Amino acid sequence: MIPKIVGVVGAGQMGSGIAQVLAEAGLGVLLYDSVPRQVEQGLDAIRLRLEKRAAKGDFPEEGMQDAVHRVIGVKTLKEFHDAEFIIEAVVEDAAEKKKLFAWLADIVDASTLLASNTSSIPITELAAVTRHPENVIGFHFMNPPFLMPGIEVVRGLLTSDATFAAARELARHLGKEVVVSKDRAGFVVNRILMPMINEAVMLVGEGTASIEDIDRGGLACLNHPMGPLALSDTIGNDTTHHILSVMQQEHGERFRPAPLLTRLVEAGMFGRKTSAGFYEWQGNSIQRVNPRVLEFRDAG
Ligand SMILES: NC(=O)c1ccc[n+]([C@@H]2O[C@H](COP(=O)([O-])OP(=O)(O)OC[C@H]3O[C@@H](n4cnc5c(N)ncnc54)[C@H](O)[C@@H]3O)[C@@H](O)[C@H]2O)c1
Repeated sequence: MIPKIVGVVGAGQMGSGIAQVLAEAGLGVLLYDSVPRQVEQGLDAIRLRLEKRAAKGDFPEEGMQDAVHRVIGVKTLKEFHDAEFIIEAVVEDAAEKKKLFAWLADIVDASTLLASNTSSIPITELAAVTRHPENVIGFHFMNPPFLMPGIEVVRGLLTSDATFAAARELARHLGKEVVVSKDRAGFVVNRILMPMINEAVMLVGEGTASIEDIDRGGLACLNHPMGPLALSDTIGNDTTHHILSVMQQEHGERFRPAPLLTRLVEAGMFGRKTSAGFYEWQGNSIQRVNPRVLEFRDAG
């Protein structure tokens, strides 16, 4: 059964995008973030994107305001008690996510399904802190959720058939193509993607090519819509680093984050969301290569 009300925890780039996808599909959404300003910004971003989509004819004008109003910002997680399905999209940190799931497990009733948008953390590990691990599932949207057609659905070791079927049904209701993965760190998509990004960062560090040429290689030679360094800036270099570290723990040294990526994260250069990463950004637009990165070149 499709849930009527879905709770989304975390109103960053993924949480606000996920809330939009759910609202576009006619579902009621409760949006929470531990930083209230993030909820306000998330709601504003949803309204702006939906207005743009309606203006371009990609979403029916008459349904646009209703979709905007279907997303309600809430101030406490207690307001999630009526949600039948909850999707967490907080920072990619196992300790943070486990704290949240343990807390949610105390609020929601026994039938509520808990989904994680984690990019890499095993679902079984997150489910272990809840009262009903059979109700926990990986529901990994791609970035941005309202444009990307695919979603990974990940079964933890204890996920029930009913939870898996419900998540799959919801994904299809949202118009997503489902990729099913077993519960190994990084699942399918990031096992493929992250080594490429990490290797691109190594190329920068070694000085093999310029940042622009490395990204041109992705664009013009591999026909990707975005170069790997611009992509890491878009994902968030902090998130890229978290994902690689989780995969390194489970799969070994081949996923060790490039030292330059570590330096960028230490310097707070997370990419688009902090306006500086491999590039300097203004909103969604690249302005130029970040000159500070070139100073780190020998960091490999
Ligand atoms: N960025 C991507 O391309 C991408 C793609 C797919 C999945 N993901 C996954 O989605 C999740 C979120 O990533 P993002 O890019 O949106 O990050 P983000 O940094 O844009 O947003 C994270 C949000 O979570 C909030 N938050 C942190 N701890 C919280 C808590 N305990 N309770 C409530 N809110 C909390 C922060 O205030 C922030 O607003 C991560 O698990 C990430 O791996 C990211």
